[in-house]
Amino acid sequence: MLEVKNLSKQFAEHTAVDDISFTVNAGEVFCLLGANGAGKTTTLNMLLGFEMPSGGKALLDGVDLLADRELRRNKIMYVPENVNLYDEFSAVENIAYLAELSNTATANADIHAALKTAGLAEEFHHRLVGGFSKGMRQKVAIAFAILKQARLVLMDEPTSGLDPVATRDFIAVVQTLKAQQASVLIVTHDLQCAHLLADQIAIMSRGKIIDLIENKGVSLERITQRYFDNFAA
Ligand SMILES: Nc1ncnc2c1ncn2[C@@H]1O[C@H](COP(=O)(O)OP(=O)(O)OP(=O)(O)O)[C@@H](O)[C@H]1O
Repeated sequence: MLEVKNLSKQFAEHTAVDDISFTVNAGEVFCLLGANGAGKTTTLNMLLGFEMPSGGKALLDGVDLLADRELRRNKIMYVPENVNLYDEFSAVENIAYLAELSNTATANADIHAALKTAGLAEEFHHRLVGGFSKGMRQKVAIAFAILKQARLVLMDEPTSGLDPVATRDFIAVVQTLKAQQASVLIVTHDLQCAHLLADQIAIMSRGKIIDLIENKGVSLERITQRYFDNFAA
């Protein structure tokens, strides 16, 4: 479970993130939406340890995430908008290397199983990832999250530029992460994806969470309307 409590980030005079609090339970997906510059990436960056918060805290399963580098390295998986892999390595080799870096014990059979669970067809397991599409790279990253049993998976714009089939595959694989009891935090502009995946949808503006939608039986039309209502002139 991820608990974010009164998290803030100040850049000189500018407040990028302004006292936000939310909880992502184990096995839940939390989508963070908002206009450009709202503070979404800064929030992710603080959880990843890339930016020091000006205030507040974040706990992963009760442990202070911001103070614990090992915890971040071992228990968080970050899936950026464009997943960086070693192009001259195969999918299996990339995961073996990532596993080595984070002290995750792995057998080859486990890597294949994780790639399969993440939806990467077996014929691609030994191909060099240099020729992989965005969706395929994402599957490699998610396979690693599955393998290392990440407790928190952070994703930035995972569906931008994905075709409808790749989007469908992505949605299916996030269900696997949920089943594994990870907390999944997705920064996105994709309302449809948020509607399909999220347990909670937060709308951010000027550093604050200005609306929080419990996504149970709410229609996409209603969510879309609520999003626009928050930005009405
Ligand atoms: N390193 C930095 N130094 C100064 N200001 C910054 C820095 N990083 C972000 N900001 C500012 O903080 C605010 C929030 O930026 P952030 O990138 O978190 O927004 P965002 O919601 O992710 O936007 P987008 O949807 O465009 O990615 C913006 O006004 C941005 O200019």
